[in-house]
This record gives sequence, structure tokens and C-alpha cells, in this order.
Amino acid sequence: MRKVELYRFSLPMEAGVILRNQRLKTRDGLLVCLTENGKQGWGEISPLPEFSEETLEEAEASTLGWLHSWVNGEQAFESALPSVAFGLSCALGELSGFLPQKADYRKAPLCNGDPDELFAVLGAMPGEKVAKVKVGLYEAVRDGMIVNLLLEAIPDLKLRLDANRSWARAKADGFAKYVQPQFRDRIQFLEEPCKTRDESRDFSRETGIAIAWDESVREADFVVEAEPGVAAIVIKPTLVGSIQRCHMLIEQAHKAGMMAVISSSIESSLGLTQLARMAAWLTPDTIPGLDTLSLMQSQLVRPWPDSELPVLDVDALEVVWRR
Ligand SMILES: O=C(O)CCC(=O)C1=CC=C[C@@H](O)[C@@H]1C(=O)O
Ligand SMILES: [Mg+2]
Repeated sequence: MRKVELYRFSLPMEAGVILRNQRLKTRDGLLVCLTENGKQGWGEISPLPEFSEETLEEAEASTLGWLHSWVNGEQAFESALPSVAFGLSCALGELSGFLPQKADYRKAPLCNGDPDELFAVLGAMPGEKVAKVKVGLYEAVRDGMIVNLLLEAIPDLKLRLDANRSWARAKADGFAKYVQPQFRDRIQFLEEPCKTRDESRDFSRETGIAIAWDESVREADFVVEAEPGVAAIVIKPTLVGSIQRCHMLIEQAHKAGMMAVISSSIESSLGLTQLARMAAWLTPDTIPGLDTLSLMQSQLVRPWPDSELPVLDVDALEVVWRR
């Protein structure tokens, strides 16, 4: 006997979370719970505004279509919508047990540029110290100064930077010029510095600063291949697709000698804990990019260890469909 529950959620965000051109006031999505032979599997389907191609309405329609077939005995699933493919593969992965329980709750802290704050967080971080800083929002000089300041203040720190394709080559070069040469190899990677992949490749070749692909991983023509200066690919499963597809990309990256970093698309605590499980299983040697829970005002159903945010229970959620 198969049973299905589909819920809708809307979690209030902290003030001032901006995604590209839009302020994100609430994080909206769906939770699916599949039950079969007394076992349950949960998944989160929450397309990220400004980043996902699909809307929540489209994701809901596609999810409902598959859930109808699943209660009627369908085994396989396929969805062209990445958020749906990710959430349903998690639910099926819990049901069948292929998504292991063990989680890697480490996370590269997102830094707003205040070194004192980062000191406190990194002091409590066991082992490798890696933090992530957004660049490209303000002047390149300022970005360069913050990078110098942090790397100077914390000698065993490595940084991941993210420019989200915001720089023209000249601006990217401006940034590189301000980073002291002896610090450059402590930049683990800079995600997508320039508007095009070719410009980013040239930037890396000429400055010696390693780069990573994030936006590129989701483009139709992208293939994982070893390239000089490209240290990593960033995998955001909600934007990329099923666990199986992510697994394949991670294997390709590792074969090519690159890091694969499992990262958040600002999922709720339920989706984030599943990403932490994928990270423990598929990228055990890499700290995942999962430090986004504190952007929200509450957790959802499953808590993240050590978070003090209140947990919203499933009974408080709107039921979309139940069978
Ligand atoms: O990658 C991480 O460490 C955290 C996630 C993160 O930085 C992002 C998640 C989703 C959208 C963006 O704001 C941002 C990114 O561009 O990588
Ligand atoms: Mg990025």
C-alpha cells in the first residue's frame, strides 16, 4: 500500500535577504512524504526565485502528476524540473535506503566581511578552516581589502569567493590587483568571476587565482572537464536535479581531479539536512556550502543540529494533496 502527502510551506526570512534583483521575504516550497510498507521518505521541492527556471506552480503541477502515478504503482520517475527531480529523488532515496543517514554537518561559514564575527565562528570549527565571501557587490578595491584582511588575520584560513558573474574582465583584474600575491593560493576558488566562461578562464590563467563553475554547471552545453585553473564545480541539487544526476557530476569532477562542493539553494532545514547527508556520502573530503539556515526565521520538520531556531511542525502546514 502506498500513501502520499504533499504539503506547502512558506517560511519567513530574515530581513534583507536579496537574491539578484529581488528581496526574498519568505522561502516557499513543497514537502512530499511517501509511505510504503510502513516506511517513509521525505523530500523538499523548493525552486529558488531568480535562480530556478521553474516556478513553484510548475513544480507543484509536475509533482502532483508524478505522485498520482506513484500511488498507482509507478516505479520510475523522471522530471525535467530540477527542483522536482531533487525532492522526489530524496523521498525515494529515504524510502529505499539509498540515501545514507550519516550526515556531514560542517559548513563553510558565509562571511559578511566582519573579521571579528568570523573569528568566533572559525574558532569553534574543528579541522580545516574555510569560509565563503560574496564579492562583486561593491567596489573591487573593497573586496580585495576584505580578502587581504581576513587572510592576514587568520593564518590557517582558506577562502571561497563568489562573484556570480558580475565582473567585466577589467573589474576582475582590478580585484586581483588588490589581493596580495602571497595570499592568492589561499583563495580555494573564486566562483564565476566574469560574465563569460572564457573571460573567467583568461582571468584565472593571468592572475593565478583558481576559479570554480557554479552557474555554468546548470547550462545545457556544460561538460565536466579538467582545465588549468578550474579547481571545483559547485553543485546545488535543487537547481541541478536528482541525487543520481548530482552523483554523476560529482564522479566526473573527482575523475578530472576537481573538487565538487555540494551547496545550498537556501532550502529549509529539512532539505539542508539531506544535503548534509549527500555531502557525507558523495564528497566526504570537502566541506559543503550549507551555511544558509540562519537566513531564515524558522526550521522545518527536521532540525539542523545546534540551530536554535524554532522548528515548524508538519501539522502546521497546508495540505495540498493526500491519498
Ligand atoms: O555556496 C554556499 O556556500 C552557500 C550558498 C550560496 O552562497 C548561494 C546560494 C543560492 C544563491 C546565491 O545567493 C548563492 C550563490 O550564488 O552561490
Ligand atoms: Mg555561486
